[in-house]
Amino acid sequence: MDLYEPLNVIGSGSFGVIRKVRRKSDGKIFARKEIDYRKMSERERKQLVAEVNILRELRHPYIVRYFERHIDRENSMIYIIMEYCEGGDLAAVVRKAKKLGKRFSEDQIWNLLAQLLLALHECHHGASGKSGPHPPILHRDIKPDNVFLDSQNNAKLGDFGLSRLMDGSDFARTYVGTPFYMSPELISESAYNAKSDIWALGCVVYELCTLEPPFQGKTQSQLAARIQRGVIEPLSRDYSRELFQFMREMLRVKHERRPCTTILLEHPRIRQCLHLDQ
Ligand SMILES: CNC(=O)c1c(C)[nH]c(/C=C2\C(=O)Nc3ccc(Cl)cc32)c1C
Repeated sequence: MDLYEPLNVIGSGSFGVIRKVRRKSDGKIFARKEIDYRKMSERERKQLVAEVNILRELRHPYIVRYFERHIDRENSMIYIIMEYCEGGDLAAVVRKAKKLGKRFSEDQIWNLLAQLLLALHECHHGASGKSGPHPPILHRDIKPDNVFLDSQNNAKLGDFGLSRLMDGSDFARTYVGTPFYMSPELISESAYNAKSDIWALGCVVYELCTLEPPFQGKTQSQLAARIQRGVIEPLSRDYSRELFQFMREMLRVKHERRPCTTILLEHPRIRQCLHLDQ
């Protein structure tokens, strides 16, 4: 463990705090998730093992990179070394924009959306896993708090603490994510599926446009009712009809009618952001 010099705590993730650390051999900066597994239930320990096994598989420019883990049995700590994202989390950027009365530009939103769709495509249809193709991975907790930004403001999907490997061993049934981004199928207690991640990403896009989640309520049942109705306010004239329509598709109440990442990645504006047609 003394390979890294601990610096300041920068945030909290599933199961533990996130600390900025410096690798002593070359001075490179990383983020280290620090978990005291004494406090964890058996189920949580299994979920943590699942998270690390999923993270190890994923190699993608728009997914927070996992490097290594250390177990400090003497202190019952697990340390997960990951990519440092200098721009922090998107939830903090949204809060700051709101405070300053600033808005994301349409181009910024399309770029973040394109990058996160590619990241989600890798999870759902992964071909470039570390050891080749991997079973579909559902993130299950996509929200601005779990999207990070690097020094060039590229999006990095992170914190797979609630994710599930869809290898048939444990079909994702329970939902433990953030209610704002909960999809209609989860409210009606159907199984979580890849389209539920699409719904959550659609909610993130709406929040980038308005700085508020699309569905809110004074009570859980009011929030649930609004999600199941799926009615969203039109965007301000700052944003194009094209962006609104694209987001509307991601927020279709019936998950069977919601497009998958493959379809969404065919959109000309998305392809332009990813320089796919040059
Ligand atoms: C105030 N904190 C920050 O600005 C901040 C910074 C500079 N980085 C982060 C977070 C992460 C970071 O930099 N790398 C990460 C890898 C995994 C997870 Cl779950 C989180 C991170 C945060 C929350």
